[in-house]
Amino acid sequence: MGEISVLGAGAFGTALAISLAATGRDVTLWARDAEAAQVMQANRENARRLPGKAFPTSLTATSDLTKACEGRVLLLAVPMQQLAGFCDTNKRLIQHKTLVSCCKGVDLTSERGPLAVLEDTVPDADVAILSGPSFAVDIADGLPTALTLAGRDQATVDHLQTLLTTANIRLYSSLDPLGVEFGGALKNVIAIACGLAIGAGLGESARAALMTRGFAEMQRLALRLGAERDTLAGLSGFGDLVLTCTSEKSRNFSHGLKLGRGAKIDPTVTVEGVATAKAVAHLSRSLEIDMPITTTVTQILNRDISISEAAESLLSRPLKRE
Ligand SMILES: NC(=O)c1ccc[n+]([C@@H]2O[C@H](COP(=O)([O-])OP(=O)(O)OC[C@H]3O[C@@H](n4cnc5c(N)ncnc54)[C@H](O)[C@@H]3O)[C@@H](O)[C@H]2O)c1
Ligand SMILES: O=P(O)(O)OC[C@H](O)CO
Repeated sequence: MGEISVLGAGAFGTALAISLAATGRDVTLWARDAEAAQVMQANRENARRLPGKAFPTSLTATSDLTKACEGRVLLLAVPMQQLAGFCDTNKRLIQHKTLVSCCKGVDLTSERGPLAVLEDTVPDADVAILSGPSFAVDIADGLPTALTLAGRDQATVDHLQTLLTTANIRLYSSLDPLGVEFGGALKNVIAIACGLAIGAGLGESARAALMTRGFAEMQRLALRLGAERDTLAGLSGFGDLVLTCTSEKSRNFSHGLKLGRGAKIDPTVTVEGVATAKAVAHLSRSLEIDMPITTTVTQILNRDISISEAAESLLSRPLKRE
């Protein structure tokens, strides 16, 4: 087994493993389902999550978590709401390792981001976060992007920045993991709002207004929690907001779009913004931070109000300075 393992063989974990292994590094991709791992290893693709994207020769798929955790650097690519449970259950195997969260969301139970979840559940690990504009399918196709690698410790961040850079992923480093994780989490909620607006026929101008005012509320919360303003304006905040709010490749945007059109929702698709909207709406209430778009998205998701009622309520708020 090589130095790098990716735990979680969904779309993103698989795409990262492909990009990393394409550089010639030995990379292990762990899937919890033994049969799925065997089929992936034999067929050299993840037909369920990333069909047609061939595995480089140095990529090994396995369901043996003990073996996968022999690597020193473990990238965690499970859905956000599974992260705490996964780390807690497998603490013995992942402690003392370098853990890099690839999740974008806020944990419903603790109302905290992935880095804090890792620090709480595996206090003996070195932790970092990878986030920014990146559709799994683009990464697996070798298309270029730039992401942010953030941690608290300069040496860890420097090491990971070099180790995880690939031919198509340019990594920028940051010592503001809180800003990075909250940018990545909050943009998903705004993407649902944009999908709702486009799906309900409210138009492109409404989307631009939601993105801009959404960005304002992302900043309000993140800065209050201690993030730096520049981080929110960077790849993991503004950069990912733009990508996610403007592409039907985004599951968050598409979720809103479907709801806006009254179309059927596939409950098996990972849509991080749904749980994150709930967690953030609650968090913003307790911190008394004004987040009208996030609150409205939660009300629509809970079916408390319709999209037209939501638009009316957002438009009729007291007038204020930008
Ligand atoms: N797909 C993307 O383009 C993309 C890009 C950047 C970041 N992300 C982030 O990566 C994270 C994962 O997303 P994804 O797209 O890979 O989702 P996905 O739905 O494609 O895959 C999730 C994977 O996690 C596995 N899983 C679920 N619960 C688990 C558990 N308890 N233990 C072990 N494995 C478990 C599932 O079997 C599945 O293989 C999310 O937080 C997402 O926001 C995704
Ligand atoms: O498909 P989404 O909406 O989870 O978005 C994927 C990535 O976060 C985009 O950077």
